[in-house]
Amino acid sequence: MNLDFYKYQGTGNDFVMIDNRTLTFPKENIAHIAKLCDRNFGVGADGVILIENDTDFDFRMIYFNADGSETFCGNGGRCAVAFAKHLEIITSKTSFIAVDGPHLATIENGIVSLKMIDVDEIILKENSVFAYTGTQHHVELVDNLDNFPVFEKGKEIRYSYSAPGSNVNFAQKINETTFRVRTYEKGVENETLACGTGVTAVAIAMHKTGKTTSNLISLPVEGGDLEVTFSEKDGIYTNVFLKGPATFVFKGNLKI
Ligand SMILES: N[C@@H](CCC[C@H](N)C(=O)O)C(=O)O
Repeated sequence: MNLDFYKYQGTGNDFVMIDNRTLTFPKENIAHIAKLCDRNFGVGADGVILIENDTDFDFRMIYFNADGSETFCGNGGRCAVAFAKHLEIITSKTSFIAVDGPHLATIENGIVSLKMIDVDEIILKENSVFAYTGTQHHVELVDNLDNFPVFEKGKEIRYSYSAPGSNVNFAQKINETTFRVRTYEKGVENETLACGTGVTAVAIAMHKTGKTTSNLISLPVEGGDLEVTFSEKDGIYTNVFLKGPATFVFKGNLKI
């Protein structure tokens, strides 16, 4: 089949976006997903996002990692909002559904603010924190992020969790409200330039462990700047918002 696709990126986390409101994309065939994401033989991306119709929400977002595994993606969610606006499904506000549940979002001048799920699954470990922010995240503070072996250590930790494993975020405290983050993503099996659910996990982990008392955290990542805000009561994090740019890169057509 001939496939029309769009490429979007959110702070360097990049995605092939497909308007699948006609349900013609063969999503059960993960070879197509892997090929689209292949940076040598395909379009090249960290994941594939399908936009489909839904009876109760503006649209349904379906996210596949580059290896074809399905989960939620925060930066992907922000790009899905920008793409839905381009498709004229929404204007500046939306309520959409994804694999982890419903999401609200707004878009203004290319900046998307996305409401994440409430976060109540937070496990404090000796030198790390695990948090579920729509997908699995391990968070660890390090001193020198520039020279940290993110790929090697990330891969080791990713497989130390039972299936489906965990994404692994290494964070460095810059000041009371700013934490720099580098992430190894499962499903991509590499370091990516940004991870939205990952920086959300970092912000919450830093607050939970007393590394900050702020509920507005700036999170510089390799591909740009993200921001996370939240409310906290009795250890449960609500009104969690992930904010940052979501940008169209190019569109194309290819035979799959
Ligand atoms: N980059 C994403 C997370 C994508 C999913 C992740 N690789 C997983 O398998 O959990 C984000 O922006 O949240």
